[in-house]
Amino acid sequence: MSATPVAIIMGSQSDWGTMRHAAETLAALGVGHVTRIVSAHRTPDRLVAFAKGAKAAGFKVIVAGAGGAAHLPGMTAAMTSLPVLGVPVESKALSGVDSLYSIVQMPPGVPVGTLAIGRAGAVNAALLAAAILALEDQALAERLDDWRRRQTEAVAAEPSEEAAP
Ligand SMILES: Nc1c(C(=O)O)ncn1[C@@H]1O[C@H](COP(=O)(O)O)[C@@H](O)[C@H]1O
Repeated sequence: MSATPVAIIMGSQSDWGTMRHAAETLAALGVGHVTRIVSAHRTPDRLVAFAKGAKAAGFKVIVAGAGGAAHLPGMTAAMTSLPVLGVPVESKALSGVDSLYSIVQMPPGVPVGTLAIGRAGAVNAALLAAAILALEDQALAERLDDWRRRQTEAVAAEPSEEAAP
């Protein structure tokens, strides 16, 4: 397995506040990753170079986050057969519904696995990327199971005033 099997790409520096949750989740699971700003709109040549070279670079899964007219995940998927997981970043004007619709409604033949808007989507994209890699990495599968177990144990049986809201 490559030392950095996951590439997290995002359309802008302004997406980092969301996409950092994907990076943190992968780090917690011990999954190597790189983070890059790549935009279909603003850096189209960088996108082509990244997407066409992703497999040869050793990446196994790509997590792509973008907001608004979020063409980045779909354009990436158009240029690589690696699995692409799309994270709709919450936009100011339309709260991320625009991002979601831009990513989710791909034509048949060019799939993007679309997650929820915002932080939840970023965390879950990382967990899905880890689950894909865990199919061929028993040690990672065990770390993933352990992560789930600790999450379950952290859920209190009753609500408490101290923990509110
Ligand atoms: N949706 C895309 C793409 C793309 O899809 O290639 N490139 C940038 N953007 C998005 O524009 C939003 C605003 O960007 P700025 O904050 O830089 O103005 C970001 O959420 C970014 O993902």
